[in-house]
Amino acid sequence: MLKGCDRMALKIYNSLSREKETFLPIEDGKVKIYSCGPTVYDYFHIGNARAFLLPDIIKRYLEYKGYEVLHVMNFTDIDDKMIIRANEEGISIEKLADRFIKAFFYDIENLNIKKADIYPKATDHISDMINMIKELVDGGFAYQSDGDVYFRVDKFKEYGKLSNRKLEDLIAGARVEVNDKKENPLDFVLWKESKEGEPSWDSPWGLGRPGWHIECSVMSTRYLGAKFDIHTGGVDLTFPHHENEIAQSEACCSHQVVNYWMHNGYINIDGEKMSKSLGNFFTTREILDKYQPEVVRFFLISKHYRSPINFSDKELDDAAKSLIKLQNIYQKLNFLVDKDIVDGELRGEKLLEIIKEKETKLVEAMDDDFNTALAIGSLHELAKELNRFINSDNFELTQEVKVVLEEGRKLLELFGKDILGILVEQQEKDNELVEPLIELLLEFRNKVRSKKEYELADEIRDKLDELGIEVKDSPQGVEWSYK
Ligand SMILES: Nc1ncnc2c1ncn2[C@@H]1O[C@H](COP(=O)(O)OP(=O)(O)OP(=O)(O)O)[C@@H](O)[C@H]1O
Ligand SMILES: [Zn+2]
Repeated sequence: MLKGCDRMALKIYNSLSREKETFLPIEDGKVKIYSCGPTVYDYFHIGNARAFLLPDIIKRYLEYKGYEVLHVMNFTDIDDKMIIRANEEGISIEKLADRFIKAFFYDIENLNIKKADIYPKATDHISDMINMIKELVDGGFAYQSDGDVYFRVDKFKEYGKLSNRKLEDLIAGARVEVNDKKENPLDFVLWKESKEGEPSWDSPWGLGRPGWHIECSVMSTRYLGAKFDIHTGGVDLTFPHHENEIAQSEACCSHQVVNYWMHNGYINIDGEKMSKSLGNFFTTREILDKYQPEVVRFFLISKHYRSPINFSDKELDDAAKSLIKLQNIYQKLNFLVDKDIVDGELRGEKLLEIIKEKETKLVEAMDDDFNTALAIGSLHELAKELNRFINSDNFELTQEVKVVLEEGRKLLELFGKDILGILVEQQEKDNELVEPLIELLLEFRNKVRSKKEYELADEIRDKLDELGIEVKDSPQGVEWSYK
């Protein structure tokens, strides 16, 4: 395997320079990543899932390349959407956040997304935000206006560098807001005076709450330091969220804070961005009710992360069909490498060459700005070659052939299972299936009993008993356990 392969070969498209750059971490062997996380007022949709899957793939690949990764993803648990939803439901904002943070963890686990190392919540960092805003005011980068505080964009000379727009163009394009409180229509809020009945915190500017952008400047630098490697988020966040984050953080630190900005493209429906506000969304959990997690992951990474993806049932069905080909060969190899060998002549050299060639292609694909679409293409080529080999008339499982097949199996496992997370070992799947199947059988047995067919019901119980599953009938119902 190419473990520990050339680290200098990894290229990342940096939204800031609008170029693919060779990835160089700040600290040798370590990578620090910050991702904009969910606003926790609802279940996340499949578009959001794409933004949560991107850092998962990045981390898995960087770890394969031997890096130690520190990943932080925030929870936005205070903003207008949170306030409105909590009021609609008649519950506190904390309760709303708590519910959807739990749902978030449940859904990402089901999608086989590895957890970040730290999940800071905005409301736990209000005093840090107040301190940063104070610094900005002291440095002349921000000003108070009644109970609000605004960032003075004129003062930050590089404003617009991420979204590649000049200040004048941005001003010309901005909607003319009726807000006498601002010096410039592009100035954005750092601290908002709270309205009657809204959650609020005490500050030098009176009772209020932080703006959204300041959250990420504070939480990213708080956990990753004043300079870190990668920042991710959906492309919709480039402007204004990330542009403003750069302005705030760099005004405070006087140097570039983030080295590589990575933005994922949209999941669209009928050519339009899937979004909660448009109501054209499907939650990840409803999609997971219909499709296996591997299929959903496959669908989400079947195109390069910067390209848009259209969402439809057909696309997911196609993903399932394409994935099954990889899953089948992986399964077949798992089976073959466990099988007894026969004596025979050495015939695997050519195949071994092909496997090595595909391995190089897989690494090149992922080194090229995490091109999962290309990597999946190479996995399919590998699957085709392996199938052709196994299905040939003179296939014999000799010791040498087995060694070669094991190499193929390992490569599928490394890229398909460990890095892309789209293949599963059947045994894992079988285990997941056992419990629902037992429940199903017991439901069936209940029906049999209600028809007074006790003999058949007892037979089911005895057979399960033979398989090591104890079934107990009690007045409360049926209970079962492993013996
Ligand atoms: N359709 C989409 N495709 C890809 N990424 C998306 C899409 N919609 C949102 N994201 C990303 O999901 C992440 C979580 O964002 P957040 O929870 O704030 O969602 P949101 O912006 O409220 O969603 P919505 O746009 O549906 O209201 C962000 O990185 C955002 O850029
Ligand atoms: Zn953010």
